[in-house]
Amino acid sequence: MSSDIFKIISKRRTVKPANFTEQEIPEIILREILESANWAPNHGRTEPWRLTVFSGAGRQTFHDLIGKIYHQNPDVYPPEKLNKWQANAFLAPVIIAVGMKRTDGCKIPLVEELCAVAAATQNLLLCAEAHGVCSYWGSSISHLPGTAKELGLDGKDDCIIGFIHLGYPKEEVHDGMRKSAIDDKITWISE
Ligand SMILES: Cc1cc2nc3c(=O)[nH]c(=O)nc-3n(C[C@H](O)[C@H](O)[C@H](O)COP(=O)(O)O)c2cc1C
Repeated sequence: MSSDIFKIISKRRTVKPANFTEQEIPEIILREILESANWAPNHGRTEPWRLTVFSGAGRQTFHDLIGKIYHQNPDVYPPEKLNKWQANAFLAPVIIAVGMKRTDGCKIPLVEELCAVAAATQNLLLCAEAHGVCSYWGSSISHLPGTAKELGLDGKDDCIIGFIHLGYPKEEVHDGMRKSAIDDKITWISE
């Protein structure tokens, strides 16, 4: 018998913004999704996740940021990517830029800070799923120079790990697939 949390984990699928309806996400639900990020595990109580939430008319700011960073970094991605990423800004009712803020003088290894932010991101995705809200984790300009700083993350190691697009699906969401079963990725040491 599957637990409720396993059902949510296994049912969550990437749904692209082109497959979102225009339905808004009620604030009470969005607030809970955001709050879920704050309960991620983290080493040394650094709580390194930082979220910038774009919604409504604020999505124009996200659209423009994509354009600005894209043009500051010419020749990295083809123009079709720019068009697609900017279209996504208005196809999703909410976009969350997820960042990592390093605490000054932090002794926690960088990789662990990134792991904590990834855990916070998965919390967002799963909490959204529990409310019937679909998600798309897009990288787009995340790793281009200048993006993190534009979003207020100006420390040496600060970064954006991705943009979470949230929305309600137009159609029933397809089942997921994995290339191999978990048994192929486990080494058991029992004696
Ligand atoms: C760090 C990270 C970055 C991702 N970036 C992209 C992306 O830029 N474009 C994209 O189509 N999917 C992106 N994805 C989503 C994956 O394509 C998706 O999770 C994968 O296909 C598995 O499908 P599922 O999420 O439905 O299980 C990203 C996922 C992660 C974890």
